[in-house]
Amino acid sequence: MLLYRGPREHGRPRSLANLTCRTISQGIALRPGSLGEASKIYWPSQDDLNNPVLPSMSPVRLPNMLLDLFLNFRVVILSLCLVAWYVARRNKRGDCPLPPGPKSFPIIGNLLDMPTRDEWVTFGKWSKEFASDVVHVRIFGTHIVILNSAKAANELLDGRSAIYSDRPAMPGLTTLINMEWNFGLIEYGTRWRNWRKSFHTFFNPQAAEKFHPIEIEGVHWLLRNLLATPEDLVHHMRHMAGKVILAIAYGIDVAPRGDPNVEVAEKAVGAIIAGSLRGRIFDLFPFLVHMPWWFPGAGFKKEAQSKWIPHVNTALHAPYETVRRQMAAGTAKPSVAASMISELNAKSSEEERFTSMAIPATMYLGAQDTTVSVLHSFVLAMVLYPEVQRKAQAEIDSVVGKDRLPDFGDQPLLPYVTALLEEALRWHPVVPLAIPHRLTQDDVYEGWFLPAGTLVIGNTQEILHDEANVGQHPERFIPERYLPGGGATLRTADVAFGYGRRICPGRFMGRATDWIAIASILSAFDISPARDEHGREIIPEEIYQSGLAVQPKEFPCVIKPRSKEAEELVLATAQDFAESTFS
Ligand code: HEM
Repeated sequence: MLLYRGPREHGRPRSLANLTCRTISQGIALRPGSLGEASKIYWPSQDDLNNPVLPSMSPVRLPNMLLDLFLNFRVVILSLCLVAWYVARRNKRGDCPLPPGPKSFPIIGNLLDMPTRDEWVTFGKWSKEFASDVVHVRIFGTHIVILNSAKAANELLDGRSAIYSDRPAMPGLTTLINMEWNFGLIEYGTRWRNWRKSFHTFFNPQAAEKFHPIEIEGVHWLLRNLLATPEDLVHHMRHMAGKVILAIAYGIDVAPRGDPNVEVAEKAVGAIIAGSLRGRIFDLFPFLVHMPWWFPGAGFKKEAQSKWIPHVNTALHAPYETVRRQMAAGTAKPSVAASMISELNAKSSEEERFTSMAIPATMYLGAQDTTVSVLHSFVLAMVLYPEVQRKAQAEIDSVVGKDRLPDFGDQPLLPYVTALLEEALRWHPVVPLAIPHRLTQDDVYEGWFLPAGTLVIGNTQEILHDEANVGQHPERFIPERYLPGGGATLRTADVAFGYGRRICPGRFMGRATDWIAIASILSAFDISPARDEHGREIIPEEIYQSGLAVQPKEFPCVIKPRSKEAEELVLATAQDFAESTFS
């Protein structure tokens, strides 16, 4: 507390705040220059105190008296507020305990219990062990609640989304890797609302239909590449996803191999993965962000500065600047970036300019890994479940025939193929443990207390592998579960794309691209297990690795055209779409 060191009024020192406010409230004007320069203490002279400038019976007297009263009683008022807050919180909480979970240690909480991989499996086990669909852990004072049932996720993340839509601060990603422009990570507030609205204008179900020609062109490009070098499956899928989203976001045509724009995106995704995995320590100990890189634990800062931030910055700026240059030269193709830039004018605010840069960048980093993850799981399922492949091909042959490739308009007539996509999204969900939502107010669920600030995570894998939701044998790839009477009561789309107000806004586009790719690949190619040197089939294991989205570990397989006609159909696609754009 700062003390008044001037003349003692009534023989006792006063706190500075008290004195200053009281002086003003009594109508005393302090003279300029009466500040104690060195100590920055307001230091009124005796003259100031003796010569009030305002008359003491001025019209401001009543409010001043109230202010005076307030200041004199502020300790009491503060205490009352604290009591009121405690009572309100107590009322909300009642006698509700925190949800069950493993026993925690002082300070570190459950740090040592946390699994280092496949967290969703451990969380699912805890749910059974504690006989509760919501499980609680605490790490260094941060409460984390995992929702292991569709009911809990639906009731809290969807039903009470007004208070369950914030994101935790992720300094490892946002500050260190410089990802504050990614609206998937930012806090729930005005900026998020504006960005989400902006995103929605391009990606709502109707608007997203405009992208189908670009998606079909990308998929046909994938088919031609699979014909040429099927062993590069993963590379081709990644390149296809990059090609589609770069065309949509920036109107950029990518080169078949080694395109610099795709490389920029790949490196930025690498940076995000590094930030979310290796940067976790900064989420646990945010103070490390402010420590020098040589401080124990802060070493990643140096790498982030020299390696990751440049990639992320290039991904944000380079394609955007390309579009601006093309617009100035009149050569820009229609794209999300071009459309947003054309709406800017001399009066546009900094925020509006930043938005036009952030939205396309967010979409092209959000789309790539997710689209590929689904396709990669689909190929793995086709190797492991040949009878599913045959059934889907029979459906395509009967509806589409053999003299053309499927397009998105065929979807209503191909329910088995659509069910197959649903199953690919379910079997190994792209994001098995949803991105954490942050609770902004105390809440109670089924008698469990959830304090404000809790990180709430939907265990998507557990929910999509619960027999009550998806029918028997959830570990098997059975598209029939999504056909009428097939046993699934929960639609994949309700869970696999996340929850509530934060649900994936790119889901219509992502789903369409994956559907077109699955139907087209099945129409033109057979996928089968590779064989070893003795001619025996190599049956791949279902091993997944973490990234932004989980991916199957690469496995060998054979992808070859179903017939000579199929091969010719694929080759002929090169002429179909010389210029695919949307407007
Ligand atoms: C099959 C493909 C996809 C899957 C499975 C998927 C899944 C998800 C999931 C699980 C979330 C987290 C939702 C939550 O917090 O509850 C999410 C968020 C997001 N996704 Fe996707 N996604 C896919 C494709 C896409 C595409 C193509 C784009 C862009 C065009 C995209 C852009 C985003 C964005 C911007 C967010 C953050 C939303 C926010 O925080 O408000 N996603 N996605």
